Amino acid sequence: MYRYFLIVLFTFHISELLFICIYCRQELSWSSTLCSLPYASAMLFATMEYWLQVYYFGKRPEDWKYCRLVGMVFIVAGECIRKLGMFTLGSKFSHRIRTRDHPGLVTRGIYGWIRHPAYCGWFLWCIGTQLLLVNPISCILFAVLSWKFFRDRIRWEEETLVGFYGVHFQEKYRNKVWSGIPFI
Ligand SMILES: C[S@@+](CC[C@H](N)C(=O)[O-])C[C@H]1O[C@@H](n2cnc3c(N)ncnc32)[C@H](O)[C@@H]1O
Repeated sequence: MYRYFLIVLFTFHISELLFICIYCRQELSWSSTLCSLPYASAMLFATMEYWLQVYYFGKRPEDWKYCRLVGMVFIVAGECIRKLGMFTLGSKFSHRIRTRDHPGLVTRGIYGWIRHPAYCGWFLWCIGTQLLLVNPISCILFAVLSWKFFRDRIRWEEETLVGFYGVHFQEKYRNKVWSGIPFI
């Protein structure tokens, strides 16, 4: 099972890097891999939880078929939603929150349904990886911590968008379109 987790992790990070290389080359940096220290620590914790359960509690991941299946559905759905958002923004996409020279607000395609598809997709993907590993503690921790992370990030990002687009962003977009993450 852990092998599938590694494949999922590798696919996600390589595809993020490739996207930046192709669409936003000027943005390319180490952060394009999305491998920050807190994130790497969370993945290390999840790995430890998985192997501790296998070695010390005799967990057999093959007994948790439905949990793994739901995990895979979350992972695939999350990747599709995130990448659809990224491709819709194209060269306007950035892993950073732009505070000046904003390239223009996009409200078409998936952005007409969800305000933050890239965050929504990543949120689903994070939870999916822990369901795939059948990791109860990490699943709860990932859900709570990533929810808090995206709540703060969305607040900050939308403050900057209000600064750029004012009433147009607030009334014509934010008030009408769902953020993509529950209770935000
Ligand atoms: C990591 S991307 C995330 C985009 C969006 N929050 C999402 O989840 O799909 C962050 C950059 O996208 C920009 N951005 C966010 N929403 C946008 C939109 N509707 N149109 C154009 N740029 C947007 C932000 O200004 C920021 O520089």
